[in-house]
Amino acid sequence: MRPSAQVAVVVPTPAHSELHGPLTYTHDAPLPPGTLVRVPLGRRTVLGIVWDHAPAAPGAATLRAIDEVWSPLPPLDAAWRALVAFAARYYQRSLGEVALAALPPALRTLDAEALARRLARTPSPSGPTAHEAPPALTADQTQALQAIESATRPVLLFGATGSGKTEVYLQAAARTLARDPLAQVLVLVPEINLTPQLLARFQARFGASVVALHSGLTPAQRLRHWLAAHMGQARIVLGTRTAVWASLPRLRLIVVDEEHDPSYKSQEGARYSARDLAVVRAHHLAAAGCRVVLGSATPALETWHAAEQGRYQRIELPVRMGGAHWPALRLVDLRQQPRDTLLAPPLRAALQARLARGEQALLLLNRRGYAPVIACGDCGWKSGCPHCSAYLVYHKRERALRCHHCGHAQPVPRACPTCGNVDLAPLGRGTEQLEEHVVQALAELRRPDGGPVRVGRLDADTARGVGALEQTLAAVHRGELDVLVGTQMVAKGHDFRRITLVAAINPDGALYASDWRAPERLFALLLQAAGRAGRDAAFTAAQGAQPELWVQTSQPDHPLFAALARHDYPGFAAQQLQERRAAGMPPFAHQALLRAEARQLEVALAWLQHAAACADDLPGRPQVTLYAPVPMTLTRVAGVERAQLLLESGSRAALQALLAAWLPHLHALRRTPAGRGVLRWAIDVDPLGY
Ligand SMILES: Nc1ncnc2c1ncn2[C@@H]1O[C@H](COP(=O)(O)OP(=O)(O)OP(=O)(O)O)[C@@H](O)[C@H]1O
Ligand SMILES: [Zn+2]
Repeated sequence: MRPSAQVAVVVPTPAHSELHGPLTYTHDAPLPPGTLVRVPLGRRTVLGIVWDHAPAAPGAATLRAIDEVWSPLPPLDAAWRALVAFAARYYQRSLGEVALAALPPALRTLDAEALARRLARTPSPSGPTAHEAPPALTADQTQALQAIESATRPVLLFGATGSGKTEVYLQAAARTLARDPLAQVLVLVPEINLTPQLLARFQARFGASVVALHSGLTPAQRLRHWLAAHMGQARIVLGTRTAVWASLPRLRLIVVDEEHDPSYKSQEGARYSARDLAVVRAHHLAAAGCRVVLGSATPALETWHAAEQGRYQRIELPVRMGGAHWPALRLVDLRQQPRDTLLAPPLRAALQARLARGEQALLLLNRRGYAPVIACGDCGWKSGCPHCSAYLVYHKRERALRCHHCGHAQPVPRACPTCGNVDLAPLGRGTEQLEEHVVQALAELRRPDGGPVRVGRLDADTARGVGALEQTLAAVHRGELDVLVGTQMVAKGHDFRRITLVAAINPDGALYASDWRAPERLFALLLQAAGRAGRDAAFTAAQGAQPELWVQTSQPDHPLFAALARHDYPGFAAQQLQERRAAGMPPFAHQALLRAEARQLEVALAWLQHAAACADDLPGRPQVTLYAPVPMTLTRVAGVERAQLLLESGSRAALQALLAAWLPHLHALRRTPAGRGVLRWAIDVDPLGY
């Protein structure tokens, strides 16, 4: 028999198989770590990655041989493997799950021949084919750029909305590429579809050396772009959360734009934070001179705190481009208005005045649909979802009730299902209703050219059709819409030029929410929304208009609004951090959740109780607080009951030690009678909401 080498291979292991490390296979020669291979696993053949160390194998006779080696493809490098290994460890998942999920799905379906064909088709390495000349930077921007170039720590670029952060990213990228003919840059953004402008700006500046990586691509496009990055042909990768996993053998700069955005945190699988992994990735590459820039006008409090402590270096861009004014805050006290007011008279008047002058307005209401629930006035029946502990939302145009959690849809009943009353009434307001109301309220109004006011809506419902989102955004840019109504989608990163009024119709829900991050989120949302107003200083000045942010609220005395009026993020952050410190909340404590799902709530809760008991003697336990298991706020989704247990510690190391030691116990517990009926469980490290 031919002498053969033993090779450690990471294969896609299901989340709970307990197979944590690589498996051992044989091959006629050792293979470099990072090589992609196809190997037998059970009765299937799967894609695997050769890993660093050969594990001690049992009798070699039982080992199976590698089927196929993808030798034309360069191995995934040590830095990529280090990132994957870190994430698996930190987020308490198996290496195989994280590693294989980090590759483009289409790769898994290829064989060596198909791969060779693809590689033959990829173009040769391209330099940045520069087109658009960059503008001269302002003094602040120049300083920011220099600070990034000489940074030895992660940089927080704290810049007001419209202060020219993107231009700093562009020029930092240009310098990085110019310095090293092979260097690569990774730019992460929360949602690419919402900000097509950003991709366009990078493409205008860097041409074909830019590729996008996000879930909106077809599997084939995604594979092509991934290969371009891996082969070094793509010099700039612009992508969403998942792009943090891109293989970039010569990565020298990472930019995380709008770093506070919750969409950087994955809510499934490894539940990783792409923002945090970007920092880790740059840290691993520090010796090669890789830098990381986190940019925001409203940084996450974790990030702000890190900058206060000096772990991150803070750079400021305090003024808006072209001397644009910060919008003035106008509060409407909803307690002085009739119930269910959509547009209070002063807001309506301000809106009309602006539209009559040819300006644009943005109306924010963070709830899609016509009304969040319909109800019977006689017996009190409400449109509950049959599968979830949530209400069915009334969608008027579709004449349907829809659950926004499980997707259940049904026609609107003609009469109350319990008492037969035919007068069912919508309760509360959604964007569809706001749009209808605004159209009616402005029906008589004329724009300067004599035409009627045009109202558009942007939310997950109107964005569903192919290209619908882009069309609506383009219509606002071209001035073909005067009022844009929508959910938080309207507040993100758009560089609208003629908007001078932004209004939050009723953001109070966030202030009553049980989530202690709610004030942080609301402040960010309102400040970002306000940032869409008055971006074109010349236009605003010519109009003689001061941009305005209107907020209708029942709590006008909330300190959040005082800080907002001063456009004072640092003041707001200081106040929030003081509260968090007093309460021992993140970032002054570290958290993890253990979640369990079952058909019966008691089963999930009891399992969590058992889980807590088996953590008793584990390392780190004395420094970690385990709270009592509780139902999740939204307890039932799609017929499944969900519960969770919160772990908290002042020491990240203690929490990590406990979680790592706990994991095997949890796997074992699943197989005991206590685990019967548990459908799923998962650990969420650094959870964002619960
Ligand atoms: N140095 C410069 N000279 C001229 N124009 C500039 C310069 N820097 C930026 N701009 C322009 O100013 C506007 C705002 O800049 P940019 O989009 O970079 O800001 P931002 O801070 O990224 O905004 P936001 O956070 O709101 O997305 C853009 O239209 C941009 O083209
Ligand atoms: Zn439902």
